[in-house]
Amino acid sequence: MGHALEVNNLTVSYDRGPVVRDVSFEVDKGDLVGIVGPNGAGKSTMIKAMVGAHDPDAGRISVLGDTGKKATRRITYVPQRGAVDWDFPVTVRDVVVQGRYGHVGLLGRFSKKDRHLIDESLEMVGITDLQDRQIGELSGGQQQRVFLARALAQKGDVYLMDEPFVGVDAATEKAIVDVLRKLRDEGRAVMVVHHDLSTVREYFDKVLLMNGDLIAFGPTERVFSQKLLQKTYGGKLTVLSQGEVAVMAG
Ligand SMILES: Nc1ncnc2c1ncn2[C@@H]1O[C@H](COP(=O)(O)OP(=O)(O)OP(=O)(O)O)[C@@H](O)[C@H]1O
Repeated sequence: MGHALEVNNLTVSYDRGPVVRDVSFEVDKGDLVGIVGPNGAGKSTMIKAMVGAHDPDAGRISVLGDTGKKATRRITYVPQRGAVDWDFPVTVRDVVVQGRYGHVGLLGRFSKKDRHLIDESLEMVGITDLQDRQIGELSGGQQQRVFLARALAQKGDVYLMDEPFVGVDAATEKAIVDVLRKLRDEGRAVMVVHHDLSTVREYFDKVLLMNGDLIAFGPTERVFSQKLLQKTYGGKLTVLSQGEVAVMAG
């Protein structure tokens, strides 16, 4: 059946040339992977190509042996919160329900199982009480939880999340980590764009370092090293203490 996700020789460009260059890697079921690299490294672009939102110049993506649109459909994409129009007039529950659309039967009706999954997903991220609210009336952290509930309800084989931890408080951050671990423990393949280097070791089993090119991919303890981070971030990296690292401006 193949790997959960296989990316082969992926190159993606905008007008000014390639921003993702010849990237290849394989992710297996139960992998929780952090995608790490500087601003402009092509992380979002790579994800967009993987979910069919931007055509690559070259390369192949397969999910459990499927390629093309069939592969894309098996991927659950959680975009950056800022990339979405939150003024759209829908309720929290509506958004989570959308996660089940791909699963509705021939008559277009939700089964008891679907409704149960929707309830369970809302509960898991602690927004049951908010389910009838308009999404535009939520705080940033609450909006991020709505995305996660929808992703949970969707039950995809592969999850790609673009910076889910941006602008959330400690409680929401913990809720997100719990969701990531639940998905991993259910045997799904999860990749997360992540900027906070101080939590990479704690959150991710594997790390993909990129800066246009793929710098390294593999188990966190091997890949999340000062040497490879230096290669990824160039001179902008400073080691603080005991392997703790920070990226300095400029
Ligand atoms: N729609 C676009 N048209 C042209 N160039 C783009 C477009 N989107 C992104 N780029 C360029 O492609 C490069 C990669 O951008 P991308 O958003 O993929 O990086 P990223 O690693 O996700 O960055 P960040 O960490 O800042 O979110 C950047 O140089 C960016 O300016």
